[in-house]
Amino acid sequence: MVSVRKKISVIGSGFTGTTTALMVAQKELGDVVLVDILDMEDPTKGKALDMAEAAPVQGFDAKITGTSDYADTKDSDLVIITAGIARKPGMTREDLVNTNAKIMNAVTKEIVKYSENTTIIVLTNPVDAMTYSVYKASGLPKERVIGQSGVLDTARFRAFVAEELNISVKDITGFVLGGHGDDMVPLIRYSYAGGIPLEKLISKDRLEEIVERTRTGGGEIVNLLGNGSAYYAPAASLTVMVEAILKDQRRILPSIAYLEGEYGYDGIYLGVPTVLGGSGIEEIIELDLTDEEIQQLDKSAESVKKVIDILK
Ligand SMILES: NC(=O)c1ccc[n+]([C@@H]2O[C@H](COP(=O)([O-])OP(=O)(O)OC[C@H]3O[C@@H](n4cnc5c(N)ncnc54)[C@H](O)[C@@H]3O)[C@@H](O)[C@H]2O)c1
Ligand SMILES: O=C(O)C[C@H](O)C(=O)O
Repeated sequence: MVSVRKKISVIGSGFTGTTTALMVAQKELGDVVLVDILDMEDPTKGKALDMAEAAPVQGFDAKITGTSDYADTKDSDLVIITAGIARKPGMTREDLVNTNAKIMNAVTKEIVKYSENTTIIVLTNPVDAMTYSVYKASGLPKERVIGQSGVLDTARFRAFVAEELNISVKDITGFVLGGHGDDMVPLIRYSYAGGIPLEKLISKDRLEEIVERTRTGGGEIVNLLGNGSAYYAPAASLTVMVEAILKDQRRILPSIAYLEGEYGYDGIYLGVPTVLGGSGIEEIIELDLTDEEIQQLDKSAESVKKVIDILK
């Protein structure tokens, strides 16, 4: 019998890859194939088997396999790329560019060899530029190559605001535009607690501090962990994007999208509000921005462009 379940391949069986594999399986979004390099094949098989053995306890039905053979990813509905190196304290995300760009080229060629019409979500850093690399190497349409940063950056902002107000995280909505770097642009004007603008509930100075903590949120975790970067919140962020696409939910979520004129930028990947559904990025939502917000977004886009230029 042919399986009607969705097939999700996760490339890279490190911290973010394995956590994502478990989360998407727990939500029964599809069967999962976890892929890593040959040297990692046995540990990857071991991690997949361990997750499969959690399924009866938690009551989820999803087949999880570990492999180093891309033939096992054949006909994936969706592929998540987490392969590559992560930063350590003292490093920037941009320090990873040369090593990870080579990895993006290699893994993308293998992915599209076996799944020529798939959708790819990229996590590997520096993620705006790595998404651009994957887009160029894959030959897939732009709406099917998407980067993850905004869901995570917004989640951090929402977590900090919820803590500040002592209010449920469920009632906080936020908005982060721009590249996944320290000059990303959290948009206070579009952020609410239970529908009430945050500016009415938190002082300007305190909001500025929360924005700054959001911008450096990745680094805060890197410094605390000492030997790697965040993985629980990144995996949760990927999972919500996977769900929106595979269930054709048409959710408004921030994604790293290829821009052709939107927000005044052309030929770069950048974090913007999007509608995510069955075709991938189904729409890019353009917001009216103030002069100050445009200036901040320009600065962030300029940083992303510099990294993309290294790849060209
Ligand atoms: N965009 C974001 O919001 C975000 C969030 C968290 C992490 N990241 C990035 O994701 C990446 C992975 O982070 P991590 O914590 O999982 O790192 P990790 O070191 O735990 O795992 C990376 C895995 O990739 C594998 N790998 C390396 N080269 C490969 C190849 N050619 N093919 C297949 N697998 C390969 C490694 O063997 C390793 O298992 C890093 O670049 C990190 O900076 C991005
Ligand atoms: O900060 C990092 O290096 C990892 C990731 O981009 C994050 O924001 O947690």
